Amino acid sequence: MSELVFEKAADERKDAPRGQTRAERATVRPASAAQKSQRRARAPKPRGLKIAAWLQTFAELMWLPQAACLAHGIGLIARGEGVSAVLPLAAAVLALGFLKAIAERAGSRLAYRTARAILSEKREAALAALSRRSPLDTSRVASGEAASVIAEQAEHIVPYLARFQTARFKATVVPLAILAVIFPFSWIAGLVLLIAAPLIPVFMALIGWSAQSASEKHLADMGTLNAFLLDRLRGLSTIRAFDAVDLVSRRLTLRAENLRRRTMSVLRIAFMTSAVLELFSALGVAMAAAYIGFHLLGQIGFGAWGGTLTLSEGLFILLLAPAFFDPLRMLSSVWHDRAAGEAALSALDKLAEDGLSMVGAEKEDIAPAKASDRVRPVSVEFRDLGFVHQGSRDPVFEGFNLHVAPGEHVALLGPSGSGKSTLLALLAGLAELRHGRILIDDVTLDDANAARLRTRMAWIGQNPHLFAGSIAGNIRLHRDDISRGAVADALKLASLDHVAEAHGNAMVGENGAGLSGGEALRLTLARAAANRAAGLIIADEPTAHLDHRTASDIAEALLTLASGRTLIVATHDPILAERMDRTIRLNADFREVAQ
Ligand SMILES: Nc1ncnc2c1ncn2[C@@H]1O[C@H](COP(=O)(O)OP(=O)(O)OP(=O)(O)O)[C@@H](O)[C@H]1O
Repeated sequence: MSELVFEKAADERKDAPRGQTRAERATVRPASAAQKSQRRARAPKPRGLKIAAWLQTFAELMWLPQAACLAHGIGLIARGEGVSAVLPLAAAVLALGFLKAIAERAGSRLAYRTARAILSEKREAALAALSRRSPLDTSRVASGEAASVIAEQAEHIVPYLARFQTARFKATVVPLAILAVIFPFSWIAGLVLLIAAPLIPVFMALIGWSAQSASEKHLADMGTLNAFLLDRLRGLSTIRAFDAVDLVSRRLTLRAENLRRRTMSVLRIAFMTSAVLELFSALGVAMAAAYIGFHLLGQIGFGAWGGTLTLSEGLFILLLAPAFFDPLRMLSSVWHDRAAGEAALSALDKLAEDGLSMVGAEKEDIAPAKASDRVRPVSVEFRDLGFVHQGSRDPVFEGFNLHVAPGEHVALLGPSGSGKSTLLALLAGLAELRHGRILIDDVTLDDANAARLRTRMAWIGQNPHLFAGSIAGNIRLHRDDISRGAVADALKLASLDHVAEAHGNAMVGENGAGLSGGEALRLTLARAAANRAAGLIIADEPTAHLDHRTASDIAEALLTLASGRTLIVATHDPILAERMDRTIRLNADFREVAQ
C-alpha cells in the first residue's frame, strides 16, 4: 500500500494555498517569546549529555592542580632548588595533562554521540508522524519544507546539544571553582575577577537578544530560499513554457541577496560578541596581573588577608586568571549554535506533531504478501457511511450504502466534486469515518485491521509519482520480496515490457521524465500487478487526460490486471465505465446513489 501513500503525496501540490505554495513559506519563522520559552523547555537533556558536561568540566578543572604544580615548581627553581625537586611536579603536570586529555576526549565523544542519537530519534519521530498523516490532511507540511527541516536544518541540533549545553555547564562551574581557589589567597584578585566576570554575561545577553532574532531570521530566509528553489526546480518546465526564466532568476537573486544580508548581520553580531568578550577578559586578566605584580614588588601591601603572597601563590593566581575566562569565551563562541539549534528542534517537533491520521497508521509493520500468495478477490461493503473532510462543514457522505461482490468491476461516475476520490480514499483507510463502517471481506476497516487489509489493496492514482531510478526500481518500490520474475510478469501484464527493454538500464527521470503519460500510467498498473496479494484494485481516474487510443489501451490493461480481482474505479470516462460490470452514479449532493 506504500505506493498509495507515495502517489497521494504527489497530489499535495494542489492543496497549497493560492498565491503562495506551502513550500515557499518560511521553514523557520521568528518565534514569539512564548514559543521561545516553550522551545527551551523542550531542549532534551538526557543522562549522556549530563555525563559529557561533567567529564568536560572535570577536564577543565584539571588545570587547577596543574597550575598549582607549575607555580610551585617555578617557586622551587626561583629558590635555587635542584632539578630533582622539580621532576615529580613535572611528572604530575604531565600525568594530569593525560587525564585532562582523556576526560576531554571522552566527554566530547559522549556529547556528540548522545546529540546524534537525539537527532536520529527526532528525525525518526518526524518521519513516523509524516508517514502516519493522511494524504487528505491539507495542513500537512509541504514536502520541500519537510525535506529541508529533516535533512538540513536538523543538523543544527548536534552542535547545539553537544557544544552549547556542555559549554554552558562549564561556564557555570569552572569560574566558580577558580574563584573558590583564588579567594583564600587574595580577596582582591578574586574581587577583580568577580567584577569583570558578570559584565561578560550582561553584555552577551544584551547582544544575545539581537543575535537570537538575527539567527532566526537568517534560518527563516535560508528555509524560504530552499523551499523556493525546490519548488521552482520542480516546476522548471512550466517556468520555461511561460518564458518566465528571467523573472524567476531575478526573484532568486533577490532572495539570495536577502540571505547574504542576513548572514552578514549574524556575522557582525558574532564578531561583536567575541570582541566584547575578549576586551573584558583581557581587562580582567590584566588587572589581576597588575595587582599581583605590584603586590610581589611590595608596592601594594593589602589584599592577601593581611599576609603577603609568595612568588608561587602569585604565579598560581596569574595562571588561573585566564582559565577563569576560558569557559566564558567558549560559551560565547558557541552562542550562535543555540539559536539555530533551538529553531531546528522546534521545527522538527512541529513535524512530529500528529494531524489527520490514516486508519491503523500505527500498525504499518505488517509482513508483505508472499510470492506464493494467491490472488483472492475481496468483497467490499460501505454501510451507513458518513464522512466530512477536515475543516469542512458539509458532509461528503451521509448514510451512504454500497455492496461490491468479490471479483466485481464497478465504476464510480459523477460530477466533479461528488466524492468519487474521497470514497476511494476512505476505502483505503486514509481517513477516519464520521459514522458507519467499511467492510472488506466482512472484516471492518478499523485501527486493528486496516494495515493488514491494505496489503490486499493496490492503488492506481491519477498522477502517479515516479521516482528517479530504473523502471524495475519504480515497480519494486523497495518491496524486496518482489522477485525479478514478478517484475517481468508485471511489466508484461501492463504491456510495458517493450518500453522497459528499450530503456535497458537507463534511468527514468524525476516525475517520470523519459516516459510518456500513458507509459507512466502503465508503470502504475505494473506496480499494482506486482502486488500479488492485492485482491482489490482501486483506480482513481486512470484514463484522465489521455487521448482516445491511449485511454482505451490503459482500460484494456486495467481489465487484464483486474481479472480475478475486485476493481473499483472512479472515472469520468463513459467508455471505461461501460466496460465495468456495474456503474454507480454519485449525485452532486453527495447523498444519494443511483445505480
Ligand atoms: N483533502 C480535502 N480536504 C477538504 N476537502 C476536500 C479534500 N479533498 C476533497 N475535498 C472536497 O470534497 C469534495 C469531494 O471531492 P472529491 O475529490 O472526492 O471529488 P471527485 O468526485 O473525485 O472530483 P473529481 O472528479 O473532480 O476528481 C469536494 O467538494 C472537495 O472540495
